[in-house]
Amino acid sequence: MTRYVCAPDSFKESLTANEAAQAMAQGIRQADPDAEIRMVPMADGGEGTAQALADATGGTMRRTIAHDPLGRPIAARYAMLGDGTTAVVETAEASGLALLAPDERNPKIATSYGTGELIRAALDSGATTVIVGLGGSATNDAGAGILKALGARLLDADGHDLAPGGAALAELETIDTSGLDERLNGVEIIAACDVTNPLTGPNGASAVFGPQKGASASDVALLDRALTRFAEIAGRQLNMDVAALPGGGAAGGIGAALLAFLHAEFKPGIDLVIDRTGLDEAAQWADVVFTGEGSIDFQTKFGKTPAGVAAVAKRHGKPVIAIAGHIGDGIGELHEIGIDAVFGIAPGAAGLDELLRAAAANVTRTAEQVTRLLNIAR
Ligand SMILES: O=C(O)[C@H](O)CO
Repeated sequence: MTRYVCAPDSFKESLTANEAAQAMAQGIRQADPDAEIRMVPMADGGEGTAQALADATGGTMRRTIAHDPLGRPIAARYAMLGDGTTAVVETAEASGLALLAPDERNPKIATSYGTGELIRAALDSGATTVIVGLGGSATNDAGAGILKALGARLLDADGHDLAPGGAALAELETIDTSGLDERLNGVEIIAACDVTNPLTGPNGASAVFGPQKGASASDVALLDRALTRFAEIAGRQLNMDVAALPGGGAAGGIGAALLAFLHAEFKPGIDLVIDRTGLDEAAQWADVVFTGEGSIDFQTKFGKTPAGVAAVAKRHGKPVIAIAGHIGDGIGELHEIGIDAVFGIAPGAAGLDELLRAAAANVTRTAEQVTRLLNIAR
């Protein structure tokens, strides 16, 4: 009897990680009815992390009203994990780029307030650990919106509250944390990070991620100056070098606010998910490990889910097969990091809509064919 682990990430816009794992498992069973299969839905800290961790731990997704980057009310979700004390909030959920139409993107005014509201909702639910998945944000406000939603005040020289958004931070004079939610003192905050960029400078949040959020070259310069001001004021108050914190530039500087004011612990997202899903134990048990993601290319090796899954599987000497919605350039480089073979699911030339609609069936068919091949080789 062969043991399989199915540990994919979500396939963006078509399958959650759990649905992708189910589709893989179904294909494996069609080729090997006696297969023993464990499903370990995965994520790398970015979008889908809350859902994947909820699925993996028997937790639930909860819904609340929060505000999007432009201050409009939206229904937003966070996860309460199976332990009943750990919540997972994603910055993409209420402060994400995907919430804005292309012509609405404006990091000078976009606020991370909604992510702070989700953290507050997690505290209201009794969470004592809050994992914040950083990435995919529309904001460049150094987490000022989050701090405000949690009770802090960001004031100008006249003692007036700053307007929302990154640009207003140029006027920052004081960060008044006296009203910060007291429950935060007893809560562990973990920042699941997708990048290690600092808050400011040529590798900082504004220069590297500002343009994708709609910042022009002059906006980038203005935003970098504004975040430098935030780092000066926060650094003076807290007696630390806020500008240089690795990961401080994640999610438009939300990383810096979490590290400096909420004493967050930083973890690469994929490592955090591996820890919480029991992947290591499952990989040790398995004979073959399947992973996958909507799109796989050479960049997958930089901390994306299939790379993390392969690293764990290889610690136990297990073969790793990746299934992808789309295969980009340079997948040869993935063999060096332990992904033994990569298979695309597209059955032939088809429009993106059609491929997204048929993703589950295509994953199942591909997993079945791969398993048939494994059966021959065995
Ligand atoms: O949200 C962002 O700014 C990028 O994903 C980097 O964290």
